[in-house]
Amino acid sequence: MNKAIGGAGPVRALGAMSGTSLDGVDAAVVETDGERLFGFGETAYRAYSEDERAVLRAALGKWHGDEVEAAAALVTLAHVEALSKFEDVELVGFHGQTLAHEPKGRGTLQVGDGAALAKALGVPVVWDFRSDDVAMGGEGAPLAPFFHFACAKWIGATEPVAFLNLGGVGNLTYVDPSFDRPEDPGALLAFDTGPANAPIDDLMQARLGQRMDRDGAVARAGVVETGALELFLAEPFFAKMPPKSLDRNDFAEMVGLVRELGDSDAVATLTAMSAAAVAKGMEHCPKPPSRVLVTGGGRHNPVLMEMLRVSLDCPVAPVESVGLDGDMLEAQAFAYLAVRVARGLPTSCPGTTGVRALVGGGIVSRAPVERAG
Ligand SMILES: Nc1ncnc2c1ncn2[C@@H]1O[C@H](COP(=O)(O)OP(=O)(O)OP(=O)(O)O)[C@@H](O)[C@H]1O
Ligand SMILES: CC(=O)N[C@H]1[C@@H]2OC[C@@H](O2)[C@@H](O)[C@@H]1O[C@H](C)C(=O)O
Repeated sequence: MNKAIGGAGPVRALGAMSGTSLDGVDAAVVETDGERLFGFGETAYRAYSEDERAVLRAALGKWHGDEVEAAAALVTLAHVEALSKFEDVELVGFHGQTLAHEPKGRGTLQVGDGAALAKALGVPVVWDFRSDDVAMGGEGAPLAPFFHFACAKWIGATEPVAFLNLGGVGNLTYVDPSFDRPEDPGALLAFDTGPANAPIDDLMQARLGQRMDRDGAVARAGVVETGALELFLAEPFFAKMPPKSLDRNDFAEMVGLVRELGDSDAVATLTAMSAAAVAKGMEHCPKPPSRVLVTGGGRHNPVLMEMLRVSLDCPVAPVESVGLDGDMLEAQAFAYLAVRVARGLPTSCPGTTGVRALVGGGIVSRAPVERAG
């Protein structure tokens, strides 16, 4: 029997994430039995070219049609390229690229063909992690929280700790490590906080032709427009109790709030909005965590990090402060979740996605067996 799928003990799982920032594919190896972490392995990054990013952008918000097909084919191919260099992999967790996310409407769509990937790599692939959760009434996101729970145990946390991912969208996981299992009621509270880097990236691209506000240089030169910030915080999303999740472009219209501002004031204000959204979200935590550990690309933005430190009443540090890799945490999460799916363990619960019951979502595609002769 395939050890990763049927057996016990740790396996070498490879996870891959293509996030809402549309920057590229992150890939990382995790050794895990689906409960405990035993170690972290090699990592890789395969960037999307400008042309590829344009194909993905054209498909955002769409559910079917030529643009979606083109994006799906590109995502599958990019993952074959990114993952085929890894050796001795027993199982792959393939998130794919989210194109549309409407959990209380049409569902959630992550493109990329896991069956084709399994065939190309010769390794079983777990994919389509979010659909079952949505079908069971959940938000389908965030899914990293079960992995964050394992990370809290790995770093030896004894007090509640929060993981904050600042990707295109932000998401927060409050972990109480005194519980034994992530699905224990009270062990986890998780939700999307609001937009994080996506509006900053979009404005930088539209106005200055740059991919991002590297190192917060543009925001640092600007002044925050508090009126726009207040209008932003009046959005009903922030008062809504968790569970809650977002699509990448759900807050696209907020760029309108800064339309009249000069470039640096606009970027400073969008950066302040991302930080303020996190501060609002923290109000949902049962108590202030002992620290907030920041992962995702936003932790490289010192202006955003400074704004968080000012607005949160607990220490804020990148996950590197506890020996984790903030550029790879999501890829590692899907390696970990793949092993959970393969072993029949849940990947979401009422505290993380609001799903009615425990769900271990995902499709397992096995690699076809080569027959001699
Ligand atoms: N040096 C930097 N300075 C400022 N911002 C940065 C820096 N490095 C990365 N970023 C920001 O982080 C983003 C990438 O973050 P990340 O890779 O975590 O996103 P993602 O995984 O695609 O998104 P999500 O978690 O929403 O799926 C970039 O698009 C940029 O906005
Ligand atoms: C629908 C979807 O792809 N959501 C992503 C996105 O990116 C960040 C945030 O929004 C989070 O909810 C989720 O990704 C992470 C990996 C998660 O599921 O935990």
